[in-house]
Amino acid sequence: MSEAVATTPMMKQYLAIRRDLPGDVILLFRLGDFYEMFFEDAKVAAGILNVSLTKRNGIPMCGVPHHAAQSYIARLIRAGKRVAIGEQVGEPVPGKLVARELSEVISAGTVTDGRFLDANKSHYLAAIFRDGKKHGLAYVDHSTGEFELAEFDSLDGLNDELTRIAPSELLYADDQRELMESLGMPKSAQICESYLFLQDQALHALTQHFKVQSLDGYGCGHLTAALGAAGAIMQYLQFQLRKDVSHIKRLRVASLFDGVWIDAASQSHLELVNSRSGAEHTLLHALNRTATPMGARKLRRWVLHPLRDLAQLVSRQEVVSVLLQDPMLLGQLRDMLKDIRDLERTAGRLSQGSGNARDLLVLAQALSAVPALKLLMAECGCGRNGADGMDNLPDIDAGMEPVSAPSVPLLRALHAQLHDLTAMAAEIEQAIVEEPPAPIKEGGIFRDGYLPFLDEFRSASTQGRDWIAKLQNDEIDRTGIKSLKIKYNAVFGYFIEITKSNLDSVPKDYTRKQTTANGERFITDELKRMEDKILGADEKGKALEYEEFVKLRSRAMERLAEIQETAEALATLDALCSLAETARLFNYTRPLLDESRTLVIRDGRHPVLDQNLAGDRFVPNDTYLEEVENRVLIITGPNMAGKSTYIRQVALLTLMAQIGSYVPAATMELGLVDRIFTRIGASDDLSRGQSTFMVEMNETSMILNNATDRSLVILDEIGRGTSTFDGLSIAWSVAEHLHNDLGSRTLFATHYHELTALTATCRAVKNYNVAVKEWNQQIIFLRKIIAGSAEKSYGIQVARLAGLPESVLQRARQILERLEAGHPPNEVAVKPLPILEEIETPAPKKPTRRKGKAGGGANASAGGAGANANADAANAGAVAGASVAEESELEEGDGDDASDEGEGADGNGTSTSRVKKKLRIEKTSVASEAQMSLFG
Ligand SMILES: Nc1ncnc2c1ncn2[C@@H]1O[C@H](COP(=O)(O)OP(=O)(O)OP(=O)(O)O)[C@@H](O)[C@H]1O
Repeated sequence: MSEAVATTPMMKQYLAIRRDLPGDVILLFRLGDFYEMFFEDAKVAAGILNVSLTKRNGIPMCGVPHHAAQSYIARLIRAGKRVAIGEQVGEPVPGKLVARELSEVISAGTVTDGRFLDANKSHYLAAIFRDGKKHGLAYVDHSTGEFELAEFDSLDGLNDELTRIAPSELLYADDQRELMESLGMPKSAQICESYLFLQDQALHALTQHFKVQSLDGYGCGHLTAALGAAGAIMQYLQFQLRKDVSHIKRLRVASLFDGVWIDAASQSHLELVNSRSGAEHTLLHALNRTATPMGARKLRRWVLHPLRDLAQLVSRQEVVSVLLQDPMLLGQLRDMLKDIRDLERTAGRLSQGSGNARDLLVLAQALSAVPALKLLMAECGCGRNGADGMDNLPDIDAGMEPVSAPSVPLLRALHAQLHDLTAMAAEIEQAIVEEPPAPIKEGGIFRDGYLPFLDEFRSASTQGRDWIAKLQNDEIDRTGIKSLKIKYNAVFGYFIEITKSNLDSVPKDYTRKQTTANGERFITDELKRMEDKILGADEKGKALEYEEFVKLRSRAMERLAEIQETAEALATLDALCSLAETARLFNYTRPLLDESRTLVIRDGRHPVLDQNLAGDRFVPNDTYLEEVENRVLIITGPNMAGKSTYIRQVALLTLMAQIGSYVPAATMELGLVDRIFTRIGASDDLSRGQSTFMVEMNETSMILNNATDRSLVILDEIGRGTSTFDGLSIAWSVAEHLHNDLGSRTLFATHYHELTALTATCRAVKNYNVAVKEWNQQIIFLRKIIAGSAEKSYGIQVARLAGLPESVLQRARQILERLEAGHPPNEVAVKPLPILEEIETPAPKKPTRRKGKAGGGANASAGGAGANANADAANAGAVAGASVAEESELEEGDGDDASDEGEGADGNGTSTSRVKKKLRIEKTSVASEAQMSLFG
């Protein structure tokens, strides 16, 4: 940087601010209507923002307009940068340098502006710290003030919790880089000086902030690793980001282990809140009918953090139950909640001094809705419109008291937590205009009549504008210049603008101030006199409004604790209403919960597929797991039959039951589980240098090391990623270990049919399979779980549905036959194969010729595509696509083209429609067989 640069007053001011900021922070420096960036900041930002990089006096610079700054800041944050704002703090005075100072540093984990935030997700700044063998984690949602910490014995535990909270910014100490590397160095990682995490330093920061002598009262005095992380967060917020932290009122030990533990891999396999196929395929989406962003965040938290405590679960179920008894009341509650905006985050912004008049109005509107909501809640469970009909309405004429509190305990507690702050809400609504502006220093906030002084300034300022308009007309008359205009800008104040062609007519008493491309700007003594009056009134009015607004905001924030409690209660009520509404819409039932080790489901449905299957009905299935005879279920069946869907369904219904939700089933009895483990599908973790098989084995090992006799374990195709014998051996011994040593309730889907032999040696292992029907080399999926093991894999039939070329399929059939006949693989490869006809099914009889064209052959030989398209729709009872098409064409066609007629009839010459009828009958009997075998 040149000396000249450093010595200009503006640059000195810039450098003074820049000097205190970490190197990776980009400083946006307000210059008039622009935010400018200089030096390295400009080079980096220009690339990210796609704005042009220029040079002035040799200094690289770029800028963005002030009015559009938010979207540019958002882009920088999304690119992983932190952004500091050097703001103008005084009004520009012509000829003087405007005062500027660092107003805030915005980072990914602390943005509070709604435009940066996903309203349905908590938005955490987290920190991790290792102290000996302990892994500490702390996280804060700066927008709401929620601040929690936890400690883990293993890196896996830490990783699971990090996956659950998904922080936007994750701090770590610069001497613990290897810790972050072992977590895969996430994009959100942010390095910090290690002294911030030091025990003494961290404790000092926290005790100072909470104004306590020790942190024992928060139950976390002994969590040294977690406190290091929490202290670092507090100092980072206060000193590096210069955030207001006054709204962070308590530190809570995260209640990690009162809940069901779901490891990171299982959270993702079960597609709880994220899915590669899109958000609409997640459990959260299936359950989420919340009306407020606070409720949506609460429900998300519940889904990721199911409960193990029976009493708590029953209390949630009771609320869902009373809401369901009175659908009209449920609808009214949800309507009321819809009118309440994000009270939690709004209060957060206001308490940090960044909230504006619009936030105050949101607060007031939410708070004024509370009394009516409470009245309605009080009626829940009193049977107003319930099963007892209208007879139970409080009879006012008969002198009965109207209901004053809800009948169920949790609802009563929420009712009590909703504070009556209507007086405060009324004060705000009386003070602030209906549509206040976003800036708080530019006036326009208060209603006329609210502040007598303000009204006086306002009328002076309005009159002033009339004077200016009159002066403009007078000057046009005096000079004869029709295009003469009186304008205003922040640098010169009011001025008269004359275009080039009229400069000759400018009177002598005009003083020239500036030349522009189109003309010149002038002032006059009279104009300056008026300006002083107008601007004086305007400025005084704005200053007064700002002062009064800050006072009003502070008065409101004196009740912050009550506002936060109210917001929390609204969020819980909203989440419960959402569960009730989903249960109502999709006919869910209340699961019976206890401490046993059974899991019995009748007619269970996959919650997501059940809602998403367009047109087709989801085929319900039963599940029977109990401790002694039916603890490990081996589930076999062809590809595409529905094995994975079924085992996931059992896990999801269990999870739903353990958040207090009703479930998509005719009945469910559940002995509560402590953990849900899943090993489903293969997901490469190449970024951490692990192969598919290694990932599979890591996940399996994690399950075997952590599952207990209260856990639910879902395994899908263990051992698939290696050679057949290795894979089978591993799958076998894993199943034995689960049965003999762990005692977990287990569902094990596999293509290794050999595993079904486990029933001979393991008493609690039972075999089930997903029923299919085979017909005419095609496969019909019945989607029904029945007792017993599958006889065949039908891999080749499924490959046909996927459209593999016919020649490849024929060759596969040949090889399969030889392998099944006991030929060693080398013989299959080298020996001449029998001609195709030898191994094909005998040619069927010709169908009876009918009118029209018999297109059966064409359809059938198209095999892949035709059948594939229809196969998806081929749920229970639907005959695989190609055969349906054949049937209609056979019936309508004239049978001219009978060359491929074999496909139109089964091997014994039975006509397709007869086969289809027969199949329908068989399907019904298979389904009832399944019922019989599961429930006797
Ligand atoms: N009960 C059901 N009712 C209706 N459709 C179902 C049902 N179960 C599964 N399906 C449908 O069948 C498709 C295949 O199911 P799924 O993936 O569970 O089969 P799979 O037996 O695990 O297959 P693979 O062994 O090839 O992994 C699902 O995507 C779904 O559309």
